[in-house]
Amino acid sequence: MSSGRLQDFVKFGRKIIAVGRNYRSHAAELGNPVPKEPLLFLKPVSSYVEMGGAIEVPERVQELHYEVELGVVVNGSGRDIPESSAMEYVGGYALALDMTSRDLQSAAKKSGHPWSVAKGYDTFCPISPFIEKEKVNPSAARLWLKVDGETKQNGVTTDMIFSVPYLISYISSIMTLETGDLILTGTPEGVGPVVPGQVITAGIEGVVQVEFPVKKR
Ligand SMILES: O=C([O-])CC(=O)C(=O)O
Ligand SMILES: [Mg+2]
Repeated sequence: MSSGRLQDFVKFGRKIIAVGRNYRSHAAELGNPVPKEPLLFLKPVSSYVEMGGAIEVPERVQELHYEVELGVVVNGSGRDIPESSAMEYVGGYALALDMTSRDLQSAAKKSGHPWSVAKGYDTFCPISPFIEKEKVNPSAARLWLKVDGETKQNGVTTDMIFSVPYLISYISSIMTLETGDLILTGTPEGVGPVVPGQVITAGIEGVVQVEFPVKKR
Protein backbone atom coordinates (compact mmCIF):
# COMPACT_ATOMS: atom_id res chain seq x y z
CA MET A 1 0.00 0.00 0.00
CA SER A 2 1.49 3.34 -0.99
CA SER A 3 1.87 5.89 1.78
CA GLY A 4 -0.20 8.31 -0.32
CA ARG A 5 -3.16 5.95 -0.03
CA LEU A 6 -2.58 5.50 3.70
CA GLN A 7 -2.87 9.26 4.17
CA ASP A 8 -6.44 8.87 2.90
CA PHE A 9 -7.39 6.32 5.58
CA VAL A 10 -10.56 8.26 6.42
CA LYS A 11 -11.92 7.53 2.94
CA PHE A 12 -10.85 3.90 2.42
CA GLY A 13 -10.32 2.55 5.95
CA ARG A 14 -12.80 -0.16 6.87
CA LYS A 15 -12.96 -0.18 10.66
CA ILE A 16 -12.63 2.09 13.66
CA ILE A 17 -11.77 -0.16 16.59
CA ALA A 18 -11.96 1.66 19.89
CA VAL A 19 -10.56 0.69 23.28
CA GLY A 20 -12.46 1.73 26.39
CA ARG A 21 -11.10 2.36 29.90
CA ASN A 22 -7.45 2.18 28.87
CA TYR A 23 -6.44 4.83 31.45
CA ARG A 24 -7.03 4.23 35.17
CA SER A 25 -7.76 7.94 35.63
CA HIS A 26 -10.68 7.85 33.18
CA ALA A 27 -12.09 4.53 34.43
CA ALA A 28 -12.07 6.05 37.94
CA GLU A 29 -13.73 9.35 37.02
CA LEU A 30 -16.78 7.50 35.64
CA GLY A 31 -16.78 4.97 38.49
CA ASN A 32 -15.95 2.05 36.17
CA PRO A 33 -13.71 -0.92 37.02
CA VAL A 34 -10.27 -1.21 35.37
CA PRO A 35 -10.57 -3.93 32.69
CA LYS A 36 -8.47 -7.11 32.92
CA GLU A 37 -8.31 -7.34 29.14
CA PRO A 38 -8.94 -4.60 26.55
CA LEU A 39 -12.56 -3.49 26.32
CA LEU A 40 -13.33 -3.10 22.60
CA PHE A 41 -16.14 -1.49 20.63
CA LEU A 42 -16.55 -0.40 17.02
CA LYS A 43 -17.44 3.00 15.64
CA PRO A 44 -18.74 3.27 12.06
CA VAL A 45 -16.45 4.95 9.51
CA SER A 46 -19.43 7.20 8.69
CA SER A 47 -18.74 8.93 12.04
CA TYR A 48 -15.55 10.53 10.70
CA VAL A 49 -15.48 14.30 10.33
CA GLU A 50 -12.34 16.03 9.07
CA MET A 51 -11.00 19.51 9.82
CA GLY A 52 -13.25 22.14 8.32
CA GLY A 53 -16.34 20.20 9.42
CA ALA A 54 -18.34 20.49 12.62
CA ILE A 55 -19.37 18.18 15.45
CA GLU A 56 -23.16 17.87 15.36
CA VAL A 57 -25.29 17.40 18.48
CA PRO A 58 -28.29 15.22 17.55
CA GLU A 59 -31.76 16.03 18.89
CA ARG A 60 -31.86 12.86 21.04
CA VAL A 61 -28.56 13.58 22.76
CA GLN A 62 -28.76 15.43 26.09
CA GLU A 63 -25.10 15.18 27.11
CA LEU A 64 -22.41 15.00 24.42
CA HIS A 65 -18.92 14.33 25.81
CA TYR A 66 -15.50 14.80 24.20
CA GLU A 67 -12.74 12.17 24.65
CA VAL A 68 -9.32 12.97 23.19
CA GLU A 69 -7.46 9.86 21.99
CA LEU A 70 -4.37 8.76 20.10
CA GLY A 71 -5.41 7.00 16.88
CA VAL A 72 -3.19 4.35 15.30
CA VAL A 73 -3.50 3.96 11.52
CA VAL A 74 -2.92 0.36 10.45
CA ASN A 75 -0.74 -0.51 7.46
CA GLY A 76 -0.81 -4.10 6.27
CA SER A 77 -3.19 -6.97 6.76
CA GLY A 78 -2.64 -9.14 9.80
CA ARG A 79 -4.23 -11.77 11.95
CA ASP A 80 -2.84 -13.22 15.20
CA ILE A 81 0.00 -10.68 15.09
CA PRO A 82 2.58 -11.30 17.84
CA GLU A 83 3.28 -8.34 20.10
CA SER A 84 6.95 -8.50 19.07
CA SER A 85 6.17 -7.57 15.43
CA ALA A 86 3.06 -5.44 16.07
CA MET A 87 4.78 -2.10 15.43
CA GLU A 88 5.44 -3.18 11.82
CA TYR A 89 1.68 -2.82 11.25
CA VAL A 90 1.62 0.81 12.37
CA GLY A 91 1.46 3.03 9.28
CA GLY A 92 1.10 6.29 11.18
CA TYR A 93 -1.10 8.08 13.66
CA ALA A 94 -3.98 10.55 13.95
CA LEU A 95 -5.52 12.54 16.74
CA ALA A 96 -9.17 11.60 17.22
CA LEU A 97 -12.09 12.57 19.41
CA ASP A 98 -14.27 9.67 20.54
CA MET A 99 -17.44 11.75 20.86
CA THR A 100 -19.89 9.99 23.16
CA SER A 101 -23.48 10.55 24.13
CA ARG A 102 -22.91 9.99 27.83
CA ASP A 103 -26.64 9.90 28.59
CA LEU A 104 -27.38 7.24 25.95
CA GLN A 105 -24.26 5.30 27.02
CA SER A 106 -25.32 5.35 30.69
CA ALA A 107 -28.77 4.05 29.76
CA ALA A 108 -27.19 1.34 27.58
CA LYS A 109 -24.85 0.29 30.39
CA LYS A 110 -27.77 -0.02 32.82
CA SER A 111 -29.75 -2.25 30.50
CA GLY A 112 -26.74 -4.23 29.23
CA HIS A 113 -27.11 -2.89 25.69
CA PRO A 114 -24.29 -2.09 23.25
CA TRP A 115 -22.75 1.38 22.88
CA SER A 116 -23.19 1.65 19.09
CA VAL A 117 -25.81 4.39 19.27
CA ALA A 118 -24.01 6.39 21.99
CA LYS A 119 -20.75 6.31 20.03
CA GLY A 120 -21.89 5.96 16.42
CA TYR A 121 -23.72 9.08 15.22
CA ASP A 122 -22.39 10.98 12.20
CA THR A 123 -19.56 13.37 13.21
CA PHE A 124 -18.79 11.43 16.43
CA CYS A 125 -15.23 10.75 15.25
CA PRO A 126 -13.53 14.09 14.51
CA ILE A 127 -10.09 13.27 13.09
CA SER A 128 -6.80 15.03 12.36
CA PRO A 129 -4.87 14.65 9.13
CA PHE A 130 -2.63 11.58 8.89
CA ILE A 131 0.58 11.87 10.95
CA GLU A 132 3.82 10.16 9.85
CA LYS A 133 4.85 7.25 12.06
CA GLU A 134 8.22 8.83 12.93
CA LYS A 135 6.58 11.92 14.45
CA VAL A 136 4.87 10.17 17.40
CA ASN A 137 6.21 8.08 20.26
CA PRO A 138 3.09 6.05 21.10
CA SER A 139 4.26 5.38 24.65
CA ALA A 140 5.11 9.01 25.48
CA ALA A 141 2.73 11.30 23.57
CA ARG A 142 1.04 14.13 25.43
CA LEU A 143 -2.64 14.56 24.49
CA TRP A 144 -4.53 17.72 25.34
CA LEU A 145 -8.01 19.13 24.75
CA LYS A 146 -9.55 22.54 25.37
CA VAL A 147 -13.13 23.79 25.20
CA ASP A 148 -13.36 27.49 24.29
CA GLY A 149 -9.67 27.80 25.18
CA GLU A 150 -9.99 26.23 28.64
CA THR A 151 -7.93 23.08 29.26
CA LYS A 152 -10.07 20.04 30.04
CA GLN A 153 -7.82 17.07 29.25
CA ASN A 154 -4.05 16.76 29.51
CA GLY A 155 -2.70 13.23 29.66
CA VAL A 156 0.21 11.15 28.46
CA THR A 157 0.03 7.83 26.62
CA THR A 158 2.61 6.40 29.04
CA ASP A 159 -0.38 5.95 31.37
CA MET A 160 -2.21 3.54 29.03
CA ILE A 161 -3.00 0.23 30.72
CA PHE A 162 -2.55 -1.71 27.45
CA SER A 163 0.24 -0.52 25.11
CA VAL A 164 -0.14 -0.02 21.36
CA PRO A 165 1.75 -3.27 20.49
CA TYR A 166 -0.35 -5.22 23.00
CA LEU A 167 -3.56 -3.75 21.56
CA ILE A 168 -2.57 -4.60 17.97
CA SER A 169 -1.77 -8.17 18.98
CA TYR A 170 -4.98 -8.51 21.02
CA ILE A 171 -7.31 -6.99 18.40
CA SER A 172 -5.78 -9.10 15.60
CA SER A 173 -6.50 -12.24 17.65
CA ILE A 174 -10.20 -11.38 17.18
CA MET A 175 -10.53 -9.59 13.83
CA THR A 176 -8.15 -9.20 10.91
CA LEU A 177 -6.53 -5.79 10.93
CA GLU A 178 -6.49 -4.15 7.50
CA THR A 179 -4.72 -1.21 5.92
CA GLY A 180 -6.51 2.02 6.79
CA ASP A 181 -8.16 0.70 9.95
CA LEU A 182 -7.96 3.09 12.90
CA ILE A 183 -7.41 1.98 16.48
CA LEU A 184 -8.62 4.48 19.08
CA THR A 185 -6.53 3.83 22.16
CA GLY A 186 -8.77 5.28 24.89
CA THR A 187 -9.03 8.60 26.66
CA PRO A 188 -7.29 9.98 29.75
CA GLU A 189 -9.25 11.74 32.50
CA GLY A 190 -11.10 15.02 32.13
CA VAL A 191 -14.00 14.09 29.83
CA GLY A 192 -17.00 16.37 29.95
CA PRO A 193 -19.85 17.95 28.02
CA VAL A 194 -19.95 20.33 25.07
CA VAL A 195 -22.93 22.26 23.69
CA PRO A 196 -23.65 23.96 20.36
CA GLY A 197 -21.71 27.21 19.98
CA GLN A 198 -18.59 25.90 21.73
CA VAL A 199 -15.28 25.14 19.99
CA ILE A 200 -13.02 22.19 20.77
CA THR A 201 -9.29 22.42 20.14
CA ALA A 202 -7.10 19.39 20.78
CA GLY A 203 -3.68 18.10 19.94
CA ILE A 204 -0.71 15.88 20.37
CA GLU A 205 1.89 18.17 21.94
CA GLY A 206 4.47 19.29 19.41
CA VAL A 207 2.88 17.27 16.59
CA VAL A 208 -0.63 18.28 15.55
CA GLN A 209 -3.53 20.53 16.51
CA VAL A 210 -7.17 20.33 15.43
CA GLU A 211 -10.19 22.57 15.87
CA PHE A 212 -13.86 21.61 15.62
CA PRO A 213 -16.89 23.80 16.27
CA VAL A 214 -19.93 22.20 17.90
CA LYS A 215 -23.33 22.82 16.36
CA LYS A 216 -26.88 21.49 16.48
CA ARG A 217 -27.70 18.76 13.97
O1 LIG B 1 -16.85 5.76 26.97
C1 LIG B 1 -15.97 5.38 27.75
O2 LIG B 1 -15.88 5.78 28.91
C2 LIG B 1 -14.97 4.38 27.27
C3 LIG B 1 -14.06 4.98 26.29
O3 LIG B 1 -14.40 5.22 25.15
C4 LIG B 1 -12.70 5.36 26.71
O4 LIG B 1 -12.28 5.03 27.83
O5 LIG B 1 -12.02 6.01 25.91
MG1 LIG C 1 -13.10 6.54 24.14
